[in-house]
Amino acid sequence: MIRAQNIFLVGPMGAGKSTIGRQLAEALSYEFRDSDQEIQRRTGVDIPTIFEYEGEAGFRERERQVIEQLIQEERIVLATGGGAVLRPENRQDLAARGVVVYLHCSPEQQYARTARDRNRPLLDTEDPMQRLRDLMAERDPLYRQVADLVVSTERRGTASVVKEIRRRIESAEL
Ligand SMILES: Nc1ncnc2c1ncn2[C@@H]1O[C@H](COP(=O)(O)OP(=O)(O)O)[C@@H](O)[C@H]1O
Ligand SMILES: O=C(O)C1=C[C@@H](OP(=O)(O)O)[C@@H](O)[C@H](O)C1
Ligand SMILES: [Mg+2]
Repeated sequence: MIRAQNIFLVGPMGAGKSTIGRQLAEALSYEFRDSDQEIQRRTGVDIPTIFEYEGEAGFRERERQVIEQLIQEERIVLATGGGAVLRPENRQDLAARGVVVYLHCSPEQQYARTARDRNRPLLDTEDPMQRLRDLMAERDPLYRQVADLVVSTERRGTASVVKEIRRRIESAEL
């Protein structure tokens, strides 16, 4: 029961974690947190700038610190960044402190949702579609390892996803 006091969203870029997280928090009257937003708030710069100056390693360190602090809160919906599960400490903390929901969709769907957006430095490459496939191959096992629930966001509206998450959390009494 204690674990259900927090809901943590994991999954790849463009799965809808930030969008659905906000709506789910609103529906449950929980606070909404987004690790990327928190990193931007603390540093005063955007994610591409952090990657530019500190590299991915520097970003992962900041992400770890933010997640370590945010998981201490209660009654929050937290949208993590797509690579948060790479760190074993993050996986451990997320699993211990809340219900983890893996928002899943195909690389094609991810691409359709992120192609116009310049805010994801890992997709700033010659072949972003191949990058999305490679990242999915590497991370899908990690998302599944940490998740209590897997929910598809493929070709469906956010309201329907929010409804499914609520129903499944309530019915499973997680
Ligand atoms: N279920 C959905 N259907 C259509 N568009 C979506 C859906 N979920 C998210 N989006 C759109 O896709 C983009 C990426 O969503 P976002 O919430 O930032 O994903 P994430 O945080 O997982 O990277 C946004 O423009 C958002 O409006
Ligand atoms: O997949 C990743 O490694 C990343 C995903 C992004 O968050 P979203 O998953 O919210 O797009 C953001 O944390 C950063 O650009 C790195
Ligand atoms: Mg996001």
